[in-house]
Amino acid sequence: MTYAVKECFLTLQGEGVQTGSRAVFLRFAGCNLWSGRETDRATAQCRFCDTDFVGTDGVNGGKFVSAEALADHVERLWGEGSERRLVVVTGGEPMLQLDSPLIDALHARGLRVAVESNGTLAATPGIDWLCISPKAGTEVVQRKGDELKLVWPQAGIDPAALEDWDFAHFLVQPMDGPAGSVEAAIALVMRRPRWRLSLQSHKVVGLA
Ligand SMILES: C[S@@+](CC[C@H](N)C(=O)[O-])C[C@H]1O[C@@H](n2cnc3c(N)ncnc32)[C@H](O)[C@@H]1O
Ligand SMILES: Nc1nc2[nH]cc(C(=O)O)c2c(=O)[nH]1
Ligand code: SF4
Ligand SMILES: [Mg+2]
Repeated sequence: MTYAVKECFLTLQGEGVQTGSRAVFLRFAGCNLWSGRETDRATAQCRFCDTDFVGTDGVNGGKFVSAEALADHVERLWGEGSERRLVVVTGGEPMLQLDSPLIDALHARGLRVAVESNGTLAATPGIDWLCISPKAGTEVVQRKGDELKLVWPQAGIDPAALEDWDFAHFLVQPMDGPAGSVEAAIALVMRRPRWRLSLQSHKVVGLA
């Protein structure tokens, strides 16, 4: 399998329960809910994306011809030290490319594998931390994982209907862009205490 990687970099996880953790981000190119072209945004299934995932031209991006080569690349970016090695696999939609050989190759290098997915594709077995972020109007098949991260507000999603999905943590994250998202997210937590606020802390402190 050849992997198309938009970018890969060492930073802190900015979102969710693992916020603040040192992590290599592995951002795959491509998504099944948007082409990534601005001219298509208004007609896409997911219209609020904050990410450029088109092509392989980002920092440490490229085409990787094998799982071993890509896992070596991730390990190099982590650097020295075997403690608490973490890779966050995202995109684009990572489940278009994250397969068992790559998970095995990352595990063989001592990395825990976290994933950020839209949940429309079944997650590959072996992931250590699975974050699913549902998008209105899509069929979420992956209803089990570690954290459910709802970007809010989203017309067409009823948070109450998500609460019986099999997740350990229910997070609401203000949609970056529209005015009033933070207030709307706080109001949701106040109304439904199952949910906790997730802020995109990397944007606050100026990390990638
Ligand atoms: C760029 S997506 C890539 C992973 C996957 N495609 C997904 O949507 O979960 C990474 C995370 O950013 C969230 N996100 C995207 N655009 C956002 C925005 N404008 N405001 C807040 N979170 C956003 C997504 O919901 C997801 O949790
Ligand atoms: N620092 C940082 N944390 C993140 N957590 C999820 C991200 C993503 O784009 O998937 C992200 C990201 O892009 N940067
Ligand atoms: S599903 Fe994820 S990567 Fe795809 S357009 Fe939406 S937020 Fe962006
Ligand atoms: Mg991001």
